[in-house]
Amino acid sequence: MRAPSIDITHVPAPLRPLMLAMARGAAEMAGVIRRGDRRMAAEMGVNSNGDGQKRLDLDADALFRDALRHAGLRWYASEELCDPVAIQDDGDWALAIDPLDGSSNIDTNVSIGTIFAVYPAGTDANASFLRPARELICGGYVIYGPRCSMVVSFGDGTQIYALNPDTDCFDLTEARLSLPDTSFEFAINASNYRHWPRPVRAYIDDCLAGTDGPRDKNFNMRWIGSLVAEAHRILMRGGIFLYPADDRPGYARGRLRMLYECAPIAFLIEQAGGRATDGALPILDARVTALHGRTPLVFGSADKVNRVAAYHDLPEAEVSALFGNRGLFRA
Ligand SMILES: O=P(O)(O)OC[C@H]1O[C@](O)(COP(=O)(O)O)[C@@H](O)[C@@H]1O
Ligand SMILES: [Mg+2]
Ligand SMILES: [Mg+2]
Repeated sequence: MRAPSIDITHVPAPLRPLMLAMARGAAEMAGVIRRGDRRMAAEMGVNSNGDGQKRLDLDADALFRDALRHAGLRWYASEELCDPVAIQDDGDWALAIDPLDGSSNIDTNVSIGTIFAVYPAGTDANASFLRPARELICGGYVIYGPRCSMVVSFGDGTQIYALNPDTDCFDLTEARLSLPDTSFEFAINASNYRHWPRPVRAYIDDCLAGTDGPRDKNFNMRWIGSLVAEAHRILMRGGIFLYPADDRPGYARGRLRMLYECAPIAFLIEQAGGRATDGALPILDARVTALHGRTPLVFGSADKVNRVAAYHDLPEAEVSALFGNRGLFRA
């Protein structure tokens, strides 16, 4: 079999070495996951975010760092590493990566993934990463599901590639994806309901009320626990995802990290015609002041994300009043 590769026809020339290296790493990861060694889910310690690390989190980080050694990277920043790592002194790019997204699903054979964002390298690591998210030039993820796919954008639409098991090449299957707005599915970890801010509770209450409530239609709920899998479902058939801030200790800015989770997903969603906000403001207009900084995340079909923002725009007293007058929000 040939070395793993990707169809580079739609990849901007300066980013081709990087994308070929990402494709090699992703194909190798797909093989590791397919082989399914039970030790993949072994607990290994805690990362700088305080999240538990599984063996596959660490192996994925080492695998991608190695695959990207000669790909023109100046800086490599990973969820699993406290600080960015210098790779090539003359590299042009800074890459932020969540090497393994959905760690809690490793042992359940549910889809997991890799998420990444590329910025032009700045004068140092901070200048490279702590900047407005909209300055990224490439955002993408790999989903290790029943099919292995890579979804990527270079700022001119969202593309999908599928890993061909016969050639080990990521073939282009969709050059310009358009996010449908027909779904009535929402995704949120409802076990945290009592901790959510009022606007989020009001939005979900109205979805749950279905045809008996102000929305006057029934909704369906999905929660996989892998951000890549939720993003992929929403890109394929629409809907909305919410991971809000909540009042649990450590969740004042939600759970998901800006650089290597929220920004690349927001980029892919916007490039497919959807919207991504922190509940109110676009994710891509924000910047974090620390490498592992978090942000609340709401993304999906534009009309649904706009509706969440409308709930956030209301003063607290008016959100409360809505509980008695939901007709205001009838679609
Ligand atoms: O367990 P919770 O609070 O529902 O959080 C689930 C979220 O956490 C994550 O697993 C965080 O990502 P990691 O697995 O990379 O830490 C997301 O994929 C997922 O959306
Ligand atoms: Mg993650
Ligand atoms: Mg991770």
